[in-house]
Amino acid sequence: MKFTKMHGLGNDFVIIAGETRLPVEAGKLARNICDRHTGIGADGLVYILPSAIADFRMRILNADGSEAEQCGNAVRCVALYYYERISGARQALTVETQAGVQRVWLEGDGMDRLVRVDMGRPVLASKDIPAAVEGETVVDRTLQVNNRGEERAYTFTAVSMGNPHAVIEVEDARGYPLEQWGPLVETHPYFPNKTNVEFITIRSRDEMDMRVWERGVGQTMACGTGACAALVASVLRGRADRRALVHLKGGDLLIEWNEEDGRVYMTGPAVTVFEGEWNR
Ligand SMILES: N[C@@H](CCC[C@H](N)C(=O)O)C(=O)O
Repeated sequence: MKFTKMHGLGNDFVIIAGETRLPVEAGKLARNICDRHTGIGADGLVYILPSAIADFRMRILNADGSEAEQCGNAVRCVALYYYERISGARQALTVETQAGVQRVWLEGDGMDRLVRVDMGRPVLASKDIPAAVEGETVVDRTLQVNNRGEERAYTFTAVSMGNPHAVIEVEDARGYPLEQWGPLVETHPYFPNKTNVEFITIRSRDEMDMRVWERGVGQTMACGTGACAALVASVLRGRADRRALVHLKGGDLLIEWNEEDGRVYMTGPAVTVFEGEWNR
């Protein structure tokens, strides 16, 4: 099976194209391929499949084999893959995901190539995120976690970008021990489908630091949907303007929550690393 290794700001994926559907044991394959010691090593396994309603369809499996509805960094990667390999591909593309159809634009070229994605409208209704908390939306709510006897109460805001996110403002996101606390928030009973967790520090109204604990993966170097959720949560909390640079471990994403159409736009890079063949 031929594959291509790609990444968006260090959030890395094995990309498979040419199949018509997900294999039956896609979860097991994802676990094997994503293993960093005995496999190729990646945060996720991504399939480029045919679509009846868009240029192509993307499906993504996390490193633990679970399927995610959406992935911002992977959308940029598959758009670049498609643009570079499919003859006649336009610079404006559409991608079908489990969370709907997304518009993508390839901007600039060579080393300056960036990919802009319409990530859609954020979902704020608690029942649709889903978050099992009382009230219509989930802004500045509290959850309690216990790490081997140490209690912590977090103020969080929940947003879905097709996939669920809990955004937590902390004093120093860059030095935050997210391995200790991320898994407890990810699996908190408030989130029936689990959640991605973003720890953010606001630097100014148009800049923030973010570290992410991803559902089904663990700490990653970047999360596109997470950066979108972080901006949306910060706007809802009155902490940021609608356009901000999000500094992640792997680099920066520019995120804009457009006031006119209510949609979130993400701009960032995508990189092809190598190609190979998986024989197992
Ligand atoms: N890294 C991604 C998100 C991937 C899916 C996530 N782990 C989930 O389970 O929702 C991104 O760039 O958005």
